[in-house]
Amino acid sequence: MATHAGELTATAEQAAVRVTNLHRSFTRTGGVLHGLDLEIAPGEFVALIGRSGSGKSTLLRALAGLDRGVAGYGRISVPARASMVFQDSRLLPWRRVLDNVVFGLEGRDAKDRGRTALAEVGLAGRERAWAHQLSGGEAQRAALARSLVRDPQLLLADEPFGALDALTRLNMHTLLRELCQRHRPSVLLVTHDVDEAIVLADRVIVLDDGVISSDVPVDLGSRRDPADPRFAALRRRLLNALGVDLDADGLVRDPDPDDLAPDRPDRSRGIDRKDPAAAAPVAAGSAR
Ligand SMILES: Nc1ncnc2c1ncn2[C@@H]1O[C@H](COP(=O)(O)OP(=O)(O)OP(=O)(O)O)[C@@H](O)[C@H]1O
Repeated sequence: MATHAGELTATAEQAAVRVTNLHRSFTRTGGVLHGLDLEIAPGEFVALIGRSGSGKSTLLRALAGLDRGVAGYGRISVPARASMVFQDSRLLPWRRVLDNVVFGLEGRDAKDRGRTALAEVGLAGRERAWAHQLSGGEAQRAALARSLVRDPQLLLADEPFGALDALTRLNMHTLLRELCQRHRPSVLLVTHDVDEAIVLADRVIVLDDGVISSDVPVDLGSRRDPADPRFAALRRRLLNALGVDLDADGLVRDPDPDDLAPDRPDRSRGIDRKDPAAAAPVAAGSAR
């Protein structure tokens, strides 16, 4: 197990990820993470939701070791091989797709491994395309290939599908599910989309006020159908945990004007307010 600088000592025998009493603050007056505890088992897929500004990206960056210089303390243990995927692909546009995927990778077989990873994400034949020639969905596939080729024990994903259209997003759910079934990394996925969290994850955690306020297992088997009443019940429970008020039909109630007063936080900010019933059924991989 690798540890982030000066922070940790413990090895995680059962947990792939172990976070204990994590504090992070960008200002002297207020913190973002206030003693957060979290464990993720090997091969477990955890989705992280929370209102905008609650600290989801701050937590992911801390796990990735990308927050050097940010004030705070706590203990973090993560596997040695961890990869991160962002909302934008972060491909180098002046490099070819394959060169992006294997960038920084050592070994004589690096390009072969890169080609295999590209085939896995459905981009066989696009190896020599320039990165800037890819569509948004293709670029995210290439970003996934760039992570996979490093055989990560932990995949950190910060709204990786947030900029994609609805259909591409559904295709990416299927792809990510298949890749996780095959490679079985532990996953921590940040998303604003509660349905996406339920479709993909073994467990959904809610970040509120700097700590994990809810920790909800997704006990729906391998087929996750948004029209299933159990799916709807879980959606309602998670939206409630986010402070979103639903009416009897499962639609988001108009917020009470008092809740939007300047001195009161809008607790439903950043949440997908779509009609949940409109989402298409998607088989999910939690039977993993
Ligand atoms: N580099 C930074 N400097 C100062 N403040 C920061 C910095 N990064 C984040 N913050 C603040 O920390 C808080 C948490 O930010 P973070 O990006 O982790 O939230 P988030 O839950 O990921 O939000 P969103 O869902 O909108 O992406 C916010 O109030 C944000 O303004």
